[in-house]
Parts: sequence; C-alpha cells; structure tokens
Amino acid sequence: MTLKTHNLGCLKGDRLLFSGLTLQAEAGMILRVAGGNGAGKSSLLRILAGLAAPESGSIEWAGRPVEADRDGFRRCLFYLGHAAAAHELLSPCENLRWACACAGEPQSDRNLYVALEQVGLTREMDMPLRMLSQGQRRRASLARLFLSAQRPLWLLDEPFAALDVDAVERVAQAVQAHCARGGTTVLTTHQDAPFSQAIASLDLGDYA
Ligand SMILES: Nc1ncnc2c1ncn2[C@@H]1O[C@H](COP(=O)(O)OP(=O)(O)OP(=O)(O)O)[C@@H](O)[C@H]1O
Repeated sequence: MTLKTHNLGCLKGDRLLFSGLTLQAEAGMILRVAGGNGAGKSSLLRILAGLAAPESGSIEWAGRPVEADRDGFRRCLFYLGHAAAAHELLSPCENLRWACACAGEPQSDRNLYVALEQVGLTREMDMPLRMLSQGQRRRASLARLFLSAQRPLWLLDEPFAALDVDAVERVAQAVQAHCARGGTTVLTTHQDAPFSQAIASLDLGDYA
C-alpha cells in the first residue's frame, strides 16, 4: 500500500518549516527523511501519523484520503516517536505489555519475551526503566517493531539514536524484513542509514 502526500506544508509558531511537500512511499519501500536540526523531520512524521494537522496539503493512504477513515488508517500504522512514551517506574516488559494493550494488541508473555530478546534486553526486562541506560531505553521502545509486523506502515523517528552497532544492525534488519514482506517505512535519521539495500531519500531542506 502506498502513502502519498500532496503539497504538504507545516507551520510552527510564525515559521513555515516546509511547504509543497509531495512524497510517495510505496509498498516495500524505505524512505529516509533527511534534514538538519529543526528542519521539521519530527513534525512531518507527527503529521503523517495524524498526531498533528498540516498547515496545508493532504495525505493519502492506499488511494484514499486519510480523513476518510482515520481509525482504519491508525490501525495500519506503527509510529515510533523521538521520545519514548514509557513509564520510568515500569520495566521494559511492563511498558511493552501496556503499549501493546493500548494499541489494541494484547500480547502473551512469550511474545513479549521474544520481542525483548530481539532487542537484547532479556536481562533487563524486569528492571525499572529509570535504571536503564539511554540506549537500553531506546531498545525497549524498539521492541514493538518485533510485534508490529501486521501494521503495514511504519513511521520511525530517529530509530537509530543512542543505539550501539549491534542494535543498529538489528533494527535495520527488522525494517528491511518489514519492507520485504510488503510493508512501507518512513524514517528519520542523522546517521548514514545502515541498510544493505538502496533506499529512497528526501531532504526537507529542499522544501524550506
Ligand atoms: N509549538 C512550537 N512553536 C514554535 N516552534 C516550534 C514549536 N514546536 C516545534 N517548533 C520548532 O519547529 C522546528 C522543527 O522541529 P522538529 O522537531 O520537527 O525538527 P527536526 O527536524 O526533527 O529536528 P532534530 O533533527 O533536531 O530532531 C524547530 O525549530 C522547533 O523549535
């Protein structure tokens, strides 16, 4: 399924971050949104996820305007924000259980364990989040990638931030596997995207 935007514009305060943004991300595609600090990458992903309204323009998913079926669109997407929506006093396992339940996808203990295993967090899975390093916290939020195969559209804001080489590799593989099964991924990253295949790229600076 394809995600398209037409002439999207984003205004923050009195600053037009970008305008006239027309993009197309098809099934099987990884689209990297690039741009300097403050260019509006997170703002764009929040707009694509339906968490903020654009100043202008429109968004289409699978050939239909997203406003035509907001709930259906929401069920198709997995959005990973820059800052983790997680509780400091809960463990990675508890946070993951809670996040999946809130998304309407309660998971078995076994599934939670396997997802946390994928991000190398089984030793820390029952420790309060506040006792974990930044990279371990990021791994904890990324565990949801491994429980989101059925959501065709992944919108990932800085998925590689704070991760070590091993975790970057695991996440890149998860994204590639998602696209190999026909999923679509739009992501932001400041580092060279560590994919073994060529990916599409869009520089927000071109729309400033
Ligand atoms: N409510 C607001 N009012 C005014 N400006 C805002 C508001 N929210 C965000 N901004 C500004 O919008 C700009 C874009 O922010 P955004 O987080 O989308 O950038 P980014 O490209 O993701 O940056 P980074 O690479 O640093 O994460 C920033 O300059 C930010 O200060």
